Amino acid sequence: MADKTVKELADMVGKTASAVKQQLVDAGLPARAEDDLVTELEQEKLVTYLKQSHGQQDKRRISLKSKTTSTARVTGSSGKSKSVNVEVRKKKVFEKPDPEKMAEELAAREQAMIESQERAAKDAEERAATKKKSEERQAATLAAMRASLGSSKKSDDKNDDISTSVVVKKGGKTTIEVKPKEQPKKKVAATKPKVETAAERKAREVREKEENRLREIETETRRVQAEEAQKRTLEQMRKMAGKYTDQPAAEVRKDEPLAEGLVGDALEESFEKERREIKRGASSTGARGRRRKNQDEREIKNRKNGLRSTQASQHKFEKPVEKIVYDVEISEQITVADLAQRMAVKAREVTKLLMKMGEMARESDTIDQATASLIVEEMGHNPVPVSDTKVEDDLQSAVNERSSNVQTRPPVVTIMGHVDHGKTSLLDKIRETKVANGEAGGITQHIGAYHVKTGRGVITFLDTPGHAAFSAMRSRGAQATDIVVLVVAADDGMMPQTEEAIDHARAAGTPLIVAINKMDKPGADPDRVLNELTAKEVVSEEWGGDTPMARISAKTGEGIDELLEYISIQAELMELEAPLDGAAQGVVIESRLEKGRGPVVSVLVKKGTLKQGDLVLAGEHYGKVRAMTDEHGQRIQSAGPSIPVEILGLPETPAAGSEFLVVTDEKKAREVADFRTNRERERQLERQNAMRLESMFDQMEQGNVSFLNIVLKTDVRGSLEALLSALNELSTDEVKVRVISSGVGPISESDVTLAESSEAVLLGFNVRADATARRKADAANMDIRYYSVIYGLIDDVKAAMSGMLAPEHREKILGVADVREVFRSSKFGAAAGCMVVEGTIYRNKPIRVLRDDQVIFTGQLQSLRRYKEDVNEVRTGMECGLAVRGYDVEAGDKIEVFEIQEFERTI
Ligand SMILES: Nc1nc2c(ncn2[C@@H]2O[C@H](COP(=O)(O)OP(=O)(O)OP(=O)(O)O)[C@@H](O)[C@H]2O)c(=O)[nH]1
Repeated sequence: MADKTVKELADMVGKTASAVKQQLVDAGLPARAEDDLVTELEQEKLVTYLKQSHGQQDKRRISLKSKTTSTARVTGSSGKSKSVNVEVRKKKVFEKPDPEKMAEELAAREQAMIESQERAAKDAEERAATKKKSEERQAATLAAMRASLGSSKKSDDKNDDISTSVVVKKGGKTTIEVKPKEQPKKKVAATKPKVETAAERKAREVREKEENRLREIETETRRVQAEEAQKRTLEQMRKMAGKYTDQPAAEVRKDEPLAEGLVGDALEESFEKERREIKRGASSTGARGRRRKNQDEREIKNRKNGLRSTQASQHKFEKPVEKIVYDVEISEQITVADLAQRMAVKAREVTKLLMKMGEMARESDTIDQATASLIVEEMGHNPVPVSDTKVEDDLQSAVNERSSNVQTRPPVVTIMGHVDHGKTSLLDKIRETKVANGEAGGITQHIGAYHVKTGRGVITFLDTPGHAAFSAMRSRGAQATDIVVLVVAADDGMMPQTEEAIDHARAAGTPLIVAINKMDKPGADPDRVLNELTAKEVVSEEWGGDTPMARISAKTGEGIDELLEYISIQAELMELEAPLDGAAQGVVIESRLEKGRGPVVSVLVKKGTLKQGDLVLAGEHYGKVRAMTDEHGQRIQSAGPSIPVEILGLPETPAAGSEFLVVTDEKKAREVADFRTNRERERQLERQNAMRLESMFDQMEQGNVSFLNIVLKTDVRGSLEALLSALNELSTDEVKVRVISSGVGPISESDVTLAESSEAVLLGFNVRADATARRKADAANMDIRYYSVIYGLIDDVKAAMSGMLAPEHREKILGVADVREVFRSSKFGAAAGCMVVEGTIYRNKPIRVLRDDQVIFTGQLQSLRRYKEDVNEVRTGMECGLAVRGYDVEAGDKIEVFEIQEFERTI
């Protein structure tokens, strides 16, 4: 309904204008002319009046009723279901607004509209005024700034442009080029101080005044903004405080210390903290929740006294609400108690968790790293697995730090190959000495190291034994070595230990050079060797592979230069380097106990320089180097990288293959040595337990296991280990070799005592019993066996084991007779007329009756006759009569005579 003139209204309702004018007056509206406008509101008033005057009383309440009917199926108490009609009635009452009220509302709305229009106009005016003011201020500031820049700039103003346009005429064409203008050169000469004129002073004063005024305006604006922020914050706090207390929040006065301070941030922050505390208290449950509630109440009470209460509460002790997460270090083995302590929990909690995981453990029990890590994670901490060897690692890194002056070092070469393929002879040829001749049984029996100066530089050779028993040592050799030279006899080809050597070299990632030896022999067939090696994926360079192969003869020296050249080239390619200075590190090649000298340890220096007097930690032992000799037995004072030496001074013989390093701190050395000793003891214990268990099970299963107990002493550690592994391999299901005690050095009285008490055989490899031990052994009537060749010892042990084997019982068929006829005899029952078809039938030997080649009876003969005469035996091709005790034979059966023979067994 838009605003309309009286005339328009009259036309609309179909009445005269004067009638409408009258109606307007009647409705209490001002009198109008025909062309006067009647507003919307006035039209509404007029309509209401007309309705009332026509008796149309407004129905102010309208009720709407809706009804829905549906059918539901219900089950009655008798169990029968029936249909029930469900009627849902809804009633809605709509109350029509009172027209007077509406008129009032309309008037109020009109008024509000007028007011808002007025306010908008006023605001626009204010804004315009502010804008004008700020423009004025800006203009003033600009003027002030210009004035401050002074007249000195004026002259330079023209030079501000850094480019100029130049009109250039080229070949009749006119172009415009833009050229950068040259910057005026800076004046170097000092300018004279200028005297200020009265006009200038005045201008400056005006400028300063204007600047001060601007500063004041700015400060005032900031202050107003800060006050507003303060008001907002306080208001927010009041609201929040009211939310958490029943009583209205205390009015925060402006003179309160905190309110007076840095209004914005400090208040916000303290408020935020308070809010957090309250929230936390509300979320806590149980006893802790109650405690927090009391605390919160106290805090709220305090808050009534102003904001200082929050500050006061900051000083009280608060139990940390968040759980502390620990980084728990876990070694390879850890006790439950220790683990619990590291997580600051009771051991009981850990055992409970373990139980849930299906593992029963007491506090003192040890669990492995993986299980412990699971427990730690489960308890919400971070497991940090650490190596048990940390103490060793720390020492190692300390040693590494001291290394310096890195230089090229000689290659360490290991000669490997099958027995008798010529390893020692090759080395011998290279060194031009005769080591092979002096060896017991012609076999290299322990790792030897030789440091050889060749025409192509220094090469260190490790001579490892070829016998299968030494495989453990050989693998060590491969790990300590840079290059492996594989010796293969041209007349023998690939052999088991050749293959094993290839595997070791591969496993250690060591490059391989093949020496095809014995080329001087008439049966030499190098192509066969190449073929066999290719089958093992060792392909010669000449066949397109990457393995250098030299055809040599250790006897004539043919091809040895070529081999050495290959070694040197390979070493160069490998760029072998080691620090020359600093603490020495290396590997124990061999160790033995020597009468008068004590433990003698051969070591190969890998890094640094080993000196006499150094404190050396090797395996589980440490001691000062008392004396040092080279491989020729010459005393030396120091040995650099890749040099093998023998050292004296260690208290015991460390295991071959163990690492050695020079340490400065004796305490640390002892710590590491103790750690290693304990570790070794634990491992031994584990091995023993496993053995005990194993033997127990074996005995339970078979009930007839024999043990061959051995007490073994050797000259060097390498031989001892090799023999131990060889002896272990000899064990069978029936006879087990059990080395009760073993060690390096002569056979002592205690060895004899031990052997006697454990009924063990006493074996010495390259060692003898001392006088007391011999006397004791004689008195006990004990045999001590001495060996210097490994085969001899192993063969003897095998023989002893064979002697312990229970003899084998085998059945031997002595004769077979066919039953041709059966007679009834009053004396024997069924008597059989037979023909002996195989061997001899004996009267007193056990027999079997076979029917259709199946054994149907086993027993004895009751009688054996030939022509009515009792005989003891009947041979092949003869007829006989026999009766089987307790069994009636039939024609067509076979009688088989057998005996059980005993056979000796060997291993
Ligand atoms: N004809 C000939 N005989 C050789 C050659 N090399 C080694 N022999 C002989 O082969 C035999 C074994 O040689 P060794 O050098 O002892 O063999 P090995 O491989 O060191 O043997 P172990 O020490 O037992 O591992 C000796 O009799 C040598 O004289 C060779 O090039 N030509």
